[in-house]
Amino acid sequence: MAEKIDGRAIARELDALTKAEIDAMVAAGRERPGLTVVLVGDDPASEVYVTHKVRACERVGLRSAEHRLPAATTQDELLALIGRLNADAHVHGILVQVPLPDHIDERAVIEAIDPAKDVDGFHPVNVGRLSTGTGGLRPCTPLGCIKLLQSVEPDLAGMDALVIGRSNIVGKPVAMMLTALGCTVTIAHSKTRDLPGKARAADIVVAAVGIANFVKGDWIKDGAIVIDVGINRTPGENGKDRLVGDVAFDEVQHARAVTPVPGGVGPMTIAVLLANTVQAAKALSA
Ligand SMILES: Nc1nc2c(c(=O)[nH]1)N[C@@H](CN(C=O)c1ccc(C(=O)N[C@@H](CCC(=O)O)C(=O)O)cc1)CN2
Repeated sequence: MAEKIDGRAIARELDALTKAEIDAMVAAGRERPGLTVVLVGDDPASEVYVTHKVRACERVGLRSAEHRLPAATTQDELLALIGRLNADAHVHGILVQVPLPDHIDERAVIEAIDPAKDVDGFHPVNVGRLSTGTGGLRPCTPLGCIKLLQSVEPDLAGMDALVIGRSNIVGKPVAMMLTALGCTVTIAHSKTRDLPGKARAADIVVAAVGIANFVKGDWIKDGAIVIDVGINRTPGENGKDRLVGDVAFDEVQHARAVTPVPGGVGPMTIAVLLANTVQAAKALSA
């Protein structure tokens, strides 16, 4: 049986460290770090994630503020809000939940956020810092994946890693992080030639392709570590949606370790966001 990597437990451990840092900052007379979350529109999943983020702030002692804007919000109105948040010294982290409605240019919005407050790590300045290994804020889901991998194997140097998915928010950054840790990394996607063969050669497989049960059991070599970033909603037996990952979980029990969905990467995304907000607050007040 593969080890089931418990993302909820590892997220709780990170939250405890984050809370201790916040408590120490406040005890030293510093301002309590604050995160502002912006949601545009009424995507049901995004609403749930934003609610979870605000509750998580409360749990660790971060200040939080929410801006829930109607779907008809214009790009100029959103950019004006970001300008105000950038200028507000009491706001240490700014997060704009994606996806945004189609009439808003996501890139323009991300680029408008002060890189020092970009706790999502999506701004090109932070992407550049990640690629050169020179500080900055790291994107939450990719860093969460790395922390889960290191909970199984602290030293990843020399391992062959396959990242399936080439998105700016998961695939590319996780590949850069693995490279920085000494892995030999292949970035693949759903149309990569001989994907099963490439996966079978990998010590680490990170699946972030967004297709339910895409990675099959015979793609995974004995003893590999498998990180499943997929969150796919499929109709369940009781009429309710069921969450399914990108990996056929039951088929990969010959792996050394695998993340479940739910309860794997998802909770780490929020825990890293909280840690990033503390990092941003410290850097802004340094
Ligand atoms: N601005 C951002 N937008 C989005 C991000 C992001 O990192 N920044 N990531 C995703 C959504 N996301 C956070 O925003 C997110 C997704 C999933 C989870 C999570 O805890 N999932 C649970 C299951 C929850 C459920 O029942 O739906 C799990 O996997 O156990 C947290 C955060 C896109 N947008």
